[in-house]
Amino acid sequence: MVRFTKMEGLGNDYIFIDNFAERLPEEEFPVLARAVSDRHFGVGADGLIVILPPTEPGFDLRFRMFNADGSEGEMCGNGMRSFARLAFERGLVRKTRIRVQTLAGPVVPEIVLDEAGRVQGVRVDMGPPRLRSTEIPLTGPERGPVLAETVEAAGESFTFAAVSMGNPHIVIFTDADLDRIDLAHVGPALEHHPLFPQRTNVHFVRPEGPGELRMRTWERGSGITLACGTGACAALVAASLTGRSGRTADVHLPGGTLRVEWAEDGHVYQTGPANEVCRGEFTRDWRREAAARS
Ligand SMILES: N[C@@H](CCC[C@H](N)C(=O)O)C(=O)O
Repeated sequence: MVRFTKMEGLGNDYIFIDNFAERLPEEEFPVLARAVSDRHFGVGADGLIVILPPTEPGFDLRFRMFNADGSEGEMCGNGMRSFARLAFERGLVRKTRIRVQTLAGPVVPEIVLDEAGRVQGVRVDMGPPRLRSTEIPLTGPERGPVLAETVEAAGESFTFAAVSMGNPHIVIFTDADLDRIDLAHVGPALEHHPLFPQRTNVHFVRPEGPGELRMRTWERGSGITLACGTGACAALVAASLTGRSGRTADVHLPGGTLRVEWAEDGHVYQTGPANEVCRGEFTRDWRREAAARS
């Protein structure tokens, strides 16, 4: 039996485990992620996020996230807003600005309170984008920022920009109607293309004015989601570097809108909602079932 809280940010939903209380062995997280994320046999979510004590000095908490297929992501922008809200409201931290240890480096969410002290949203300092091709990573020699490279997948040719927010993203700009893109077909072909040795998140982005971007996402390890926070940051950086946007934009995703700013300090900041959906106990015998399958 594992106690959990389900949270969502712009419809990007995750099962959260407070591992200060649950004390699960960390090697079990991938199996648990697959079990709880299943939308028919589990709770149903885009993945699992675990709140842990830090292993390095200078941090308040540690963040680990797993996609629905059990693979680990270095960071999750929507999940980080929910992480901060949950940690604050459960008293795991007593301050509104939290320094979080992630596989993508330090990330600093700040809870925005209204005059009555209620949580209004969360603003996250995501750190600087990484643009060197081998940092994304892309296969092949280092070739600096990749802003318009072409890849063949699913019988089509796509021109993309590549940005890492600690996790890999490709951004494909288009003027087409985003609803007409067959994401379920082209998404997995791009995610698993040999050009991306650690796979990639895939975003189709339509600029709709200097401060407006619209996007749809295929997430590495989770498929089509209603929003991707790190992806929205990558989209703004790619749009700004290619003259399609200024350094601030409202990014419209199927699950809602995220405010993204690439500030003068070189860091990307995203501001948006985070909400609790439900709490419960996961009672399936997921360990035995996983052992029986292997
Ligand atoms: N939904 C996320 C990103 C989650 C991780 C991603 N699928 C990966 O494997 O890199 C977000 O809001 O950033």
